[in-house]
Amino acid sequence: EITKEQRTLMKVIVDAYSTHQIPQDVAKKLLQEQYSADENFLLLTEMATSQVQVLVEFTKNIPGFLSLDREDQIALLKGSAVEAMFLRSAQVFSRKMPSGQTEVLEERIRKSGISEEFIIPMFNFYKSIVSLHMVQEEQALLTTITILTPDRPYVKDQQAVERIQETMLELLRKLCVLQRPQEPQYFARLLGRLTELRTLSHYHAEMLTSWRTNDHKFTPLLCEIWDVQ
Ligand SMILES: CC(C)c1onc(-c2c(Cl)cccc2Cl)c1COc1ccc(-c2ccc3c(C(=O)O)csc3c2)cc1
Repeated sequence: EITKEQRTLMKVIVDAYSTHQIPQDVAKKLLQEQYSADENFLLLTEMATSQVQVLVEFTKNIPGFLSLDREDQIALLKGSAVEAMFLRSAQVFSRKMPSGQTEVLEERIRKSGISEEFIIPMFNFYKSIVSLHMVQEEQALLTTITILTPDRPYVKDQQAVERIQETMLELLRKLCVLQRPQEPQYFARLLGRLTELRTLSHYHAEMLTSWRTNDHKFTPLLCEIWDVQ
């Protein structure tokens, strides 16, 4: 019951998702550098910067995205970057990396100057994503749906965004039914994660403020996407 064009759409999105990844030499740094709060912060900043570049390339491959109003494209990227990065970094925890990247990433996030009040919901979210055992198609579509959220700040033509998002939601719904016939609620559970992402996105704004209060510097790309400095 997945149509031919839906199959093509799925392939385009999954190919883009698996093509655009953080380069191995950047990811490997997680294992190499020392452990201090400052060193961890620097590494995570490098990861986030690389991840944003990867995210922009992935987004350009979402069918229909480049036909949106240019300013709306920017508004969608700025509004969804943190949420997309939560989803992407969650995969590292799902994959149980052979090289022990998972433990190292968790350690560095826990010791990078983020206050406990944000660490708790953050790792609860990671646990909830890992427990879903999403397949690649679901991860790619969930990230796409997050990026195509119409009600981000400053989006002018929300209708146009809604139309593309609806196509992706319908495809994900069908995939969930096919993938998990014995779990009719699975699609709803995936969408429930998007609600949790919004909350984390608000926490994240406060994380940024507290890092900046402690005079932590971000890269130009992160300053631009997060409207800081
Ligand atoms: C500026 C910085 C301090 C920051 O501010 N908020 C957050 C931040 C945090 Cl701390 C949590 C969640 C979201 C954000 Cl933006 C961050 C760090 O953001 C990260 C973004 C992305 C990765 C990330 C993704 C994929 C992969 C892969 C892979 O795919 O093979 C291998 S290693 C790796 C690493 C880590 C950290």
